[in-house]
Amino acid sequence: MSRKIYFAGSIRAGREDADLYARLIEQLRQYGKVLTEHVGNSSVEKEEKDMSEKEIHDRDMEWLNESDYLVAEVTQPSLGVGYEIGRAINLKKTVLCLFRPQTGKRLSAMIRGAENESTFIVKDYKESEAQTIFKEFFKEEL
Ligand SMILES: O=c1[nH]c(=O)n([C@H]2C[C@H](O)[C@@H](COP(=O)(O)O)O2)cc1CO
Repeated sequence: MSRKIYFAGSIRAGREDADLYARLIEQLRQYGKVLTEHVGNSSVEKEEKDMSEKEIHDRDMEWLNESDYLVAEVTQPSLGVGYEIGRAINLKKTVLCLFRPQTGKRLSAMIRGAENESTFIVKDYKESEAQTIFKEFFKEEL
């Protein structure tokens, strides 16, 4: 059975990390089908310009519903990503949040404080550690 992975990353809250999202999505492809590849696409906002806000929201909620995992890059704080994380918890998805402390940012307590060592994992990381983190995360989730 192929896993379905919903990748979440900032769009309107700032695209500074968009290239990193694309590289993480590329790595995640080894572990399953990534339903939200557009999050790493530099022209996402242009491509979705003909969609209404409701169409974007409803499409993403459908993808979240059918996914097994939510992987969120949470360094760039985003309302949309925070919302997706909350909805994923409600839907009983397994969640992995990735945060880069080297940026000097501080992760919200509402994310870090939700860690439970099984279905909600928060990892401080550097990009060079992502592959190892994914390997461990998906091994434990076999
Ligand atoms: O155009 C969009 N397409 C889209 O899929 N999203 C979803 C996926 C991202 O993980 C998340 C980003 O939210 P925000 O735009 O608030 O940073 O919301 C968000 C937007 C714009 O808010």
